[in-house]
Amino acid sequence: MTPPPAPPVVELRDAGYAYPDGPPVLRGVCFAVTEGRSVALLGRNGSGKTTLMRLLSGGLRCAWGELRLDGARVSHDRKGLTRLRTTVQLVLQDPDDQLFAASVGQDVSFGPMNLGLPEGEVRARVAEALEALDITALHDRPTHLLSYGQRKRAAIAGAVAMRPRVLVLDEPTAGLDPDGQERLLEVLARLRAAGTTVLMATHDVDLALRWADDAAVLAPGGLRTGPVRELLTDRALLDEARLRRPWGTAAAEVLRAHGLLAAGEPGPLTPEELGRWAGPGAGRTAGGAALGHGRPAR
Ligand SMILES: Nc1ncnc2c1ncn2[C@@H]1O[C@H](COP(=O)(O)OP(=O)(O)OP(=O)(O)O)[C@@H](O)[C@H]1O
Repeated sequence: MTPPPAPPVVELRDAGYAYPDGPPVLRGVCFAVTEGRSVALLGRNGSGKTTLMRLLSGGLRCAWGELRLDGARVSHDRKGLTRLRTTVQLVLQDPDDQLFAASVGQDVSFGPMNLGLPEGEVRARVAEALEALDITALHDRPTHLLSYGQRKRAAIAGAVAMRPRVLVLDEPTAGLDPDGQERLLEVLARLRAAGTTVLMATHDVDLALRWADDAAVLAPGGLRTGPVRELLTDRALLDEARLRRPWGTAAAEVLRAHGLLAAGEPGPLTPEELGRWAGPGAGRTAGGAALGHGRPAR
């Protein structure tokens, strides 16, 4: 029997928001973040990803609907917001919007100090967060001397030091070189293995497929949520949300055109899956034809 789905940590119910004097940016959004899942939030520029993440983390207050934390409606008073911020931490897209202390160590200690934690506890959390982000050596470095990638990591470390259950990252890989992106994904994998739930906004459908369990797609018709492989292979949804088709769906078409993949056989969706699909032990002949599984190609 499949276990019942875990209750959401945070949840927007029928939520919406409009900036002052502006039209509604989000309307009727129902979105639940479940413990232990990694979620990619996708949508074209201006679709409302940042707004949604600010609603989830309490930076904005729903104009319609409500935000719930562990099943209870969040009150936007000091107590309610402190509870929310120790559970959900948002890291902004531009690290310069987040870093303001003189050194990395001071910046990362800001959140825990604000919680009124004892000095030893603050120090331990800073050390833990810097280590998680692989930037222990940058503890005393002035923030204005950091590279862009280092500033991104320092900003994430500041959120990690709050030991949130849910880390919300606004385009964390944007502006990083390929190596920087890979290293950041490794950091996120470690945080996830340690039990942190991660929601990441990204424009990169291939990264979403590699990294996420679930996707949330902001399309003109509303927010669609579901398993990442299901949503990001839904051509109608990709077109509606004006998202690029994943690398793997184009690759599968080439494989089918060459008779290497049967019509009904799902193709590999990521380069890693292609390696496994075609590699030794995959049950394929040197010519690539499937042996014993899937329908014969054309
Ligand atoms: N502070 C603000 N005041 C007024 N309008 C805003 C403000 N911030 C965002 N908006 C508007 O709200 C809409 C959604 O913006 P938002 O930043 O949430 O989108 P996004 O999906 O994160 O975009 P991007 O991919 O470009 O980062 C846009 O039309 C934007 O112009």
